[in-house]
Amino acid sequence: MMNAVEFKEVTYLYPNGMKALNHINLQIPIGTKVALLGPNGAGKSTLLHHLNGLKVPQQGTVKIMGEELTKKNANSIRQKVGLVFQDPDDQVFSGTVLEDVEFGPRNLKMTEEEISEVCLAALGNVGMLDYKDQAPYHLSYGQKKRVAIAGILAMKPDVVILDEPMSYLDPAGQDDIAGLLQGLNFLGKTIILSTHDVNFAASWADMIVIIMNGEIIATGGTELLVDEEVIRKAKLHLPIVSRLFKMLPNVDTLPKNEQEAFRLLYRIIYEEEGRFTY
Ligand SMILES: Nc1ncnc2c1ncn2[C@@H]1O[C@H](COP(=O)(O)OP(=O)(O)OP(=O)(O)O)[C@@H](O)[C@H]1O
Repeated sequence: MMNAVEFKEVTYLYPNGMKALNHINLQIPIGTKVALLGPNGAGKSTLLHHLNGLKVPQQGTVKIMGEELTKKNANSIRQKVGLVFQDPDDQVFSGTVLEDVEFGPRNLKMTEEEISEVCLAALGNVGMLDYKDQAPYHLSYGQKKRVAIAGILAMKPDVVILDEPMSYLDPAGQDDIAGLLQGLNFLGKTIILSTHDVNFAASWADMIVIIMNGEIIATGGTELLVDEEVIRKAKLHLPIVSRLFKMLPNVDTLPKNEQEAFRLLYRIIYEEEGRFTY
């Protein structure tokens, strides 16, 4: 099957000499759900920005849906790959929510009828239709994030990139976005996101990519997240289920009562982490 994304020996230096990406090689088959994990400053955003032409490689090559990304075709690549920024204030700026979502489709020269159809559908998908005539300025951060996602969906991209999509969303909002991402993937879209949440990554992703100091230190299935050596190196937590799994043999008897079991399991986890328990 064709790859949605191919990085070959991609290196990127910021003007101050910071090597944010160092010989990155990566292949992502079409339709894959990818979670990119790594500590602050690892190079996640820099890598994601190479996927839609916001940055073009200084060394090495990036191919999107088989087409090599260059300065010249960055605009046309952007139609195939939608990037939802980490901070919606960098993305949401029009007078009304609907106008904001219409911005991309209008640039793509869709007909008015098509613009209206895709934008209303996209706002419906993210649960923001009721806000379509409001000023984005007055929305909460989580609501702006949904509008930013709608703006990308309205362009009907093949690949959807999200830089920490769950940050600033309440738990229900996170579940909504997780459901939305599942639905998009069901429609055949490739989804690549960065996250610090190993539990979400373990439950959602087909492919895990771990990056540190601008280098990919591991790629594979979710089984990577139970590899304690990799997890420690990348300064991540083990997913809660694998922690419990490792501890269960040491528990003599599990309480029958759910509330007691809950307290016991959390106490075990917190004690192991040396955290305060009560
Ligand atoms: N505009 C810039 N100029 C110079 N250095 C930069 C710039 N943007 C990022 N960097 C540096 O490049 C490295 C990678 O940054 P990047 O934002 O890609 O990391 P990240 O993994 O997304 O981090 P986080 O989890 O904190 O969002 C960091 O060391 C960062 O300080």
